[in-house]
Amino acid sequence: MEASQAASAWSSVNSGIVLSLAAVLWTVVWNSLQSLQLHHLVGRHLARHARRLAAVVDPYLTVTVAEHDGGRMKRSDAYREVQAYLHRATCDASAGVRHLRAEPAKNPDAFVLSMADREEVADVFRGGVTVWWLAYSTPPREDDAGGGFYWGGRAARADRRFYRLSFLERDRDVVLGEYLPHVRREGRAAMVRNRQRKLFTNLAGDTWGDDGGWCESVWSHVVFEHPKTFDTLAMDPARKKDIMDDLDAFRNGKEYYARVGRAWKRGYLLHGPPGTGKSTMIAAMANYLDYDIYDIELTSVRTNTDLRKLFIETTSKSIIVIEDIDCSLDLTGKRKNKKKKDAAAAKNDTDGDKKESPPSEEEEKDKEGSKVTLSGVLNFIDGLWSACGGERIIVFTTNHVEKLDPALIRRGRMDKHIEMSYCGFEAFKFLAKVYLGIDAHHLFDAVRALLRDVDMTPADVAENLTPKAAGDNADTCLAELVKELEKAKADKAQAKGKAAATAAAEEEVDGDDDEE
Ligand SMILES: Nc1ncnc2c1ncn2[C@@H]1O[C@H](COP(=O)(O)OP(=O)(O)OP(=O)(O)O)[C@@H](O)[C@H]1O
Ligand SMILES: [Mg+2]
Repeated sequence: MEASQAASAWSSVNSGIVLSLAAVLWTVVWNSLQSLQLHHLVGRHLARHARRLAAVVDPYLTVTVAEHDGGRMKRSDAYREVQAYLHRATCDASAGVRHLRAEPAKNPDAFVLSMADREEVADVFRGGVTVWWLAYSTPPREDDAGGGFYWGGRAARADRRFYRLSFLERDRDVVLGEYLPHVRREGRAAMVRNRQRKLFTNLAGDTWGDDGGWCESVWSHVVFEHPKTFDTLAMDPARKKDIMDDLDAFRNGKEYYARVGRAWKRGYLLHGPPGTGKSTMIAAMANYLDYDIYDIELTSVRTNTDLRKLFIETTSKSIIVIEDIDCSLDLTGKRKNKKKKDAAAAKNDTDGDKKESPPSEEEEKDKEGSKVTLSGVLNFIDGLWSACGGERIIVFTTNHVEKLDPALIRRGRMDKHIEMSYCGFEAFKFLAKVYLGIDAHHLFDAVRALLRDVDMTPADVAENLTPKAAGDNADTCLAELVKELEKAKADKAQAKGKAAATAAAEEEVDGDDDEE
């Protein structure tokens, strides 16, 4: 044992001496060639053989995977996949990783662990091919800091992170041809296993990625946990099935969209009065498809470019939502901030005769930044950029479909228009089944007749069908609903009578004026 250690120490000293001698010799030869003006010729010749030379001295090849490849527009999928792939090896005691990065995980008590910088882990593929992964980072380049391109900002100022894969020259074909695709496949599978559905909003922030990585994003998110599914959404069953079939066709339509040469995306326009279940429908869609939701608050988006940026940072398998599109976008091309305006109007009302206060700094800033235009939104939906990524659903909701510009909602942009209406008899029957567990009752006919005359939202019907006291059952709940509907019908008749009386009175006054 000792003899072999001594021999290996001696051989490393020897090779050190040989390398130093070679370096000195090389300098002497190179200087002589330069003085004879022959260095260009020899240099070209040497460059051709440099690779082979390197393989003799250092028989390793490397592949580097950068966190942001190309521009800084998007985190590289390959990097995230490698990170997810290496997660198990990193936590394995036998891998010998001594420095780990700990980041918050799904489970509030746990951490997601990954390799710290300069840590290396070995991996064996097919029992014979050994490779080594090294994690490292470099400071941001100076030209990044100014924000180059429009991406700029904090993402550009963050360290540039990499994984470097090293392997023996003789394993080149296996590593490049089989191992690397295997890493990506396994990494993707790990990401899907760990995936939590998310609800994103366009408030810029630093956020933890699926893989536990710290990513800087124009979106911030919370875990999406909405209980509404199509099973509990009250709607005419035939219409519901139609929507579910449409979603299925979209989800399975990758080849179809490629064949007909269209981007793999679909637009839905949900319109109808308040409280008829538009937002609820979006939650049901996301639960059904198992997609993330990106909820865009258009009034906080400053420019068309920012809108595009938001779009690029969305991932596939997602639903991008713009609620109340008619309120967020002035169709002449300017935006207005409905909520702020409402609040301001309410304030003015309560202030009564107080003088109007000068606009606040925030309002001024908002005015300056109000540059999202209709054409920006149209581009967002079906411009060239909208095709990147694929498998996205875009949903607009509105209470006033008639106010929307036809260009915005034409087929191809909003492919499917879904009207969410007041509760009809079919939706009522569905609610009765879900809430009371009944398919028929002698009061059903009365409800059917009343629902024809009265507009009641599914939310209100559901509220009436909910048992509230210990003795409540199907009879009492339905009786309660009938009572409410009759009351609503009487109120409606009274309002109509009043309106007719006012109109008649006005006509009479007009008539008197004419006579005079
Ligand atoms: N069809 C329905 N089935 C079951 N519950 C419903 C249905 N429609 C509405 N609700 C319930 O009514 C409430 C309001 O619904 P929701 O927020 O989806 O309405 P909306 O159409 O988005 O209204 P708005 O136009 O004001 O945004 C929710 O709590 C939801 O659970
Ligand atoms: Mg809503």
